[in-house]
Amino acid sequence: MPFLTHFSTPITGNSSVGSMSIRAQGSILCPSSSSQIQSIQSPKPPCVLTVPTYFSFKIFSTKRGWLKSNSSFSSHCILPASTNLRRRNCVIKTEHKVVSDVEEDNVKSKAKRKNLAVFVSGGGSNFRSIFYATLNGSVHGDIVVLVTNKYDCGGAEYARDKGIPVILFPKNKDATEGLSAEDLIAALRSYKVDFILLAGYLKLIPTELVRAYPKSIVNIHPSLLPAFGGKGYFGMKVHKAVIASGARYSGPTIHYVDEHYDTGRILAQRVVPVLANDTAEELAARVLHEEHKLYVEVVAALCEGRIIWREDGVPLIQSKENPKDYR
Ligand SMILES: Nc1nc2c(c(=O)[nH]1)N[C@@H](CN(C=O)c1ccc(C(=O)N[C@@H](CCC(=O)O)C(=O)O)cc1)CN2
Ligand SMILES: NCC(=O)N[C@@H]1O[C@H](COP(=O)([O-])[O-])[C@@H](O)[C@H]1O
Repeated sequence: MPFLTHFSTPITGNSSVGSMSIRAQGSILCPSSSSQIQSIQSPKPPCVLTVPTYFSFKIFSTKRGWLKSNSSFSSHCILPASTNLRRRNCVIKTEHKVVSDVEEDNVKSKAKRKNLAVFVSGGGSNFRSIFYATLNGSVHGDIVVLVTNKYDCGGAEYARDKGIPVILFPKNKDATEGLSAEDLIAALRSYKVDFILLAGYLKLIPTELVRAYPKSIVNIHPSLLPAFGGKGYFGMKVHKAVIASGARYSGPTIHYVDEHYDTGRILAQRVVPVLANDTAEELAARVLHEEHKLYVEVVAALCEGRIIWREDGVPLIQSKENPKDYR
């Protein structure tokens, strides 16, 4: 899956998709190839810009599509957002009009809501905060299915109470019900799931599922990875290890899921202090409070296509308030 797509691009100040200017400074990094930039404007078929190349630059593609400009183009315009990312010696800046909040909301409301699957094993407080965010408009998506390895856990009870389908995975040793990995993938496809959110799920996601949903599965972990992560590090065990280590800071990490526990690319973190007399429960509560906020911010960015992949493979979140800022 290419992290990065580059174009030798023909951008003029008055391209057919609107006025913008792009300045690339520094040496051009990409071997020029006669490719085009596609500006997809629904419902017309994709139109292709082809004009003489006079400079090349890199734009980032996400699994969900190109960076969306916050300019006055329609929501389907696919143009590099303004970037201040300095990559090697190439800085690309674009100036574009910023749409009004109302227009922005209209754009968001026109964009397709994303379908979310949440995986839990316990109480599901992160699941609940994300669910609430889908109702109050913070997250442009809907939780269409919940997956759990503990059919009677608090998260599963809450899902059933809200009318969200619950799937048991993996199947328990002695239980007859529960799905195999390939059945689970088929079920997620049937729900047209766009993103999978692990939220206190305590089983290893099988390789076939990781590969079936590239750059679309994220997990929240209650420490500042890579510290205090991996097999055996879950729940209170994490916080006890943090306190025992003498670490002065901890906090949640949200990362992409790969085939191993907690080794996927880090997407977001928040920091909380570890106090001298903290119990594991007190630290857990402080971290969990930040988790609830951070996960909603990250899922909102996922659903709005505000994740970009830096050329070295690090995913960044484009600020909603200031599209020129990434973190
Ligand atoms: N392929 C992946 N699967 C999962 C990941 C991941 O990063 N890649 N993250 C975990 C969540 N997690 C930490 O964030 C985590 C969960 C569980 C364990 C663990 O050691 N589990 C025990 C079993 C615990 C139980 O069944 O009660 C074990 O495997 O022995 C470590 C980290 C979710 N899946
Ligand atoms: N390694 C995985 C792990 O420890 N995940 C942690 O389990 C808790 C689930 O709480 P919740 O069920 O209330 O969301 C959360 O603190 C989450 O970070």
